[in-house]
Amino acid sequence: MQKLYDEVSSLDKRCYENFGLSEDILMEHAADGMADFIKSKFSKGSSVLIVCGSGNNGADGIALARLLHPDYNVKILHLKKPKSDMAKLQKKRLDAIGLKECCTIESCDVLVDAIVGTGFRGEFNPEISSVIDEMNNSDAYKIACDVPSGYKFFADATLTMGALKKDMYLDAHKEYVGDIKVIDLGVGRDIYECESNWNLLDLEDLNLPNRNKKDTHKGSYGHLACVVGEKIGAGVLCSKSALRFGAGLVSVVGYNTTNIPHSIMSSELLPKTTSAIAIGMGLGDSYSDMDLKSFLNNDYPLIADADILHMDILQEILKRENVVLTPHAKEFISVLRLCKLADISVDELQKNRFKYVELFCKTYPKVTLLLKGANVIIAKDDKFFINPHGSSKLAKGGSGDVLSGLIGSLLAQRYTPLEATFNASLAHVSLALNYTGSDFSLTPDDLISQIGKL
Ligand SMILES: NC(=O)C1=CN([C@@H]2O[C@H](COP(=O)(O)OP(=O)(O)OC[C@H]3O[C@@H](n4cnc5c(N)ncnc54)[C@H](OP(=O)(O)O)[C@@H]3O)[C@@H](O)[C@H]2O)[C@H](O)CC1
Ligand SMILES: [K+]
Repeated sequence: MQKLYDEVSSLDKRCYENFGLSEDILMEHAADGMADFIKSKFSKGSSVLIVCGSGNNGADGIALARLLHPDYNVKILHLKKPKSDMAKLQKKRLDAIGLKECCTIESCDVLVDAIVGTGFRGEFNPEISSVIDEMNNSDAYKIACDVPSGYKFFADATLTMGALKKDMYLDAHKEYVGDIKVIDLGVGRDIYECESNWNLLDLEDLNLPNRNKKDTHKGSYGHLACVVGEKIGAGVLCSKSALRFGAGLVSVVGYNTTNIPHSIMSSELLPKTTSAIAIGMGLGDSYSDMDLKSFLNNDYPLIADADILHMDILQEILKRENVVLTPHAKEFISVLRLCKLADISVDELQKNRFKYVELFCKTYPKVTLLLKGANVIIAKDDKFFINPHGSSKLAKGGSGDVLSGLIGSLLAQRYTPLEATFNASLAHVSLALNYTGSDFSLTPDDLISQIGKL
């Protein structure tokens, strides 16, 4: 797990005040880290074009040019005249050693975007936009210094300074950042970083269910009741996924329980041994509120997904102690509207995913939320996690039902709602990553069949 930050200037300030490091020292480490990265990937003599802006992001780029020259064939393009004190200082140092400047995007092996970093405001003017378009069209290996400029530069790798910035994990930014690597700034990351409520999940954080105890029986691993409705297929996928992920028993529950696999049980009412409930997937609108209340008249841990996220009964569900909600963007705006927290478009949500998740969690601190997306957000109270390991392979009907089954299974096996949710989410993305077929071909059944290989 790695920490994520809204901004790092306060962390830089700690370096100046607590560790006696100057801005200059930090910047030299930033540039050195980038130089090391390039040296590890490209042999001496490779051509490197560094495009610099006027602030400290540009200054990082200018310092990098000095460190790579003359072993590499370095050229620098100043899009704007150095303006910050550090940019002026770095330019003076570079001028002292003499280096070729160029004024167009020339062909090169490595192209570094040091136009603007965290200081980006507003929009680029057409002139800079067209330079960035040219950079994007280059065949070179593309490196973003700190962050891709204005999230318009398509980087193969983003070398970010000091610590991970939360903004890099906005869904819309996933296309631009490429592989992300943190560069240390003169002190180890553990020392540079301080507390943060936001964390990035690593695949290694996955804590799978285990069967280490010997004297057990099926009841020891819980019983998930999956309430099904009109579209039985969704409930079946959820149930199969839950059974495969370790729940001792899984039942589909409701009026429509014909044609279900032999391994899944069925009943009209909640079984007596139920230890967790999954509800919402394929539910349709065939149940009255009274019917639904009969499934909810208990305090079992519960995962609510899909159709139920549009229903007024959600208000009742949100009062429960152990509940997980797993909306995608469209469902989350419905949740926000039903809760009278916000009436917004999907576009507004996607631009401000972090803000609306925080708003929801502040109002419902007992509820665990998983907001689906290119980068999944998992949150409860004041703890926030991003799972960035998902891929477009998962963009297919039924993937979400498999995820609900994984969460339901862990709830039945008595994981806490937060642990159930982030472990299920990590298992879900791992299933997609482990799939060896073509990206477009992954089906929910493929996901389920691979659970046993985790
Ligand atoms: N711990 C760290 O992360 C460190 C980061 N470092 C680097 O410093 C930058 C941040 O530097 P800063 O000077 O604060 O800001 P930037 O260089 O990112 O941006 C400011 C300059 O960018 C110009 N700008 C802003 N918006 C636009 C725009 N829409 N179009 C064109 N130009 C824009 C702005 O120019 P103005 O003329 O508008 O004033 C500024 O000159 C960080 O990202 C890291 O790379 C340090 O190396 C140390 C530690
Ligand atoms: K940049």
